[in-house]
Amino acid sequence: METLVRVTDLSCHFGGHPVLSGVNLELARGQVVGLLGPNGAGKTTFLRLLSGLLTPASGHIEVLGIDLNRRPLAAKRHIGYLPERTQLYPELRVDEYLTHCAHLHRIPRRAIPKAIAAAKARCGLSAHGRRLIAQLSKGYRQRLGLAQAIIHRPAILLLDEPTEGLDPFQMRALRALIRELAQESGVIFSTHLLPEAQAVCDRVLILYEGQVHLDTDLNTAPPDHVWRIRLGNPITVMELSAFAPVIGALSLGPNRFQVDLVPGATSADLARAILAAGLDLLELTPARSDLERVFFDLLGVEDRA
Ligand SMILES: Nc1ncnc2c1ncn2[C@@H]1O[C@H](COP(=O)(O)OP(=O)(O)OP(=O)(O)O)[C@@H](O)[C@H]1O
Repeated sequence: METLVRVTDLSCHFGGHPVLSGVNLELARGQVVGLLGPNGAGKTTFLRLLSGLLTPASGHIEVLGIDLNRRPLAAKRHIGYLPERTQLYPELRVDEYLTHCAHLHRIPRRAIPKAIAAAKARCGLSAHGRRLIAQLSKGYRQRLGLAQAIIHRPAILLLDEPTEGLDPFQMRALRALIRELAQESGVIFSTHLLPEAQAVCDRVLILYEGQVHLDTDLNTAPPDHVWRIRLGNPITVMELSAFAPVIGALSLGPNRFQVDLVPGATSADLARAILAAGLDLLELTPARSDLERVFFDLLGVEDRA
């Protein structure tokens, strides 16, 4: 698969305070990568670095093999960016604004009407070209933000919380559009919504305090030999690892473990071994079946609200 973006050991700080450190990422054509993380994790900063709006303290970003730092104009030509708060001009009409954006992207004058029509069609704005931006609802403003991001048909789309504030119907439509756009490009988008990431992404990166805590491929079936358990009584990792069906165990918090089983062993074997040892088995679930669980495990939060 063609690599569209390659990020190597990226770090950034504001006033000496580290905001991102040692971030690596490869984005392939056809891929949707979700950036998840709590408020302040560094998602927007990462997208701003990728868009060339910010310069990293160290590390490299390559866009289609072009060094973003050394040749920003050539690299940015391939990037479409929807910021968290799109700067729209309320006094302009939709077509006027998109014409302005087309000029900024240096689309040849003769190709502009076709580019605008195509971007509007994709974003469900075909009937709204004459409307004043000031009169657009939030959902339609978001569509317009997306239209400006795709008007020059970029290979890479960076979307900062694109579904924030949309109603469920608009959210669903936008998610479908993101998947459609990814057929010919690569998409990185940030979200707070774990189910959204699960629904739309091929891959998810969880950022926490400026570092990647998980980089997982959602298209890979979860292994059936790794399980998560929660017990009603204390036990050490060593004691758990000595159970017959268990190869290894990892502590995830008080009385919570990730357990690797020997080949051929099943979750029923594990449950029997736990009960035979006189322990209470409160939970037994396949590992990585639930992104939300991983997310909260990483953040050290025990139970979902
Ligand atoms: N221009 C700036 N100057 C100083 N600090 C900044 C600046 N921009 C962001 N920060 C800080 O960097 C950290 C990461 O912010 P960022 O906006 O990237 O997080 P985020 O994951 O996008 O958060 P949210 O989900 O709330 O949008 C925060 O501590 C924030 O206060």
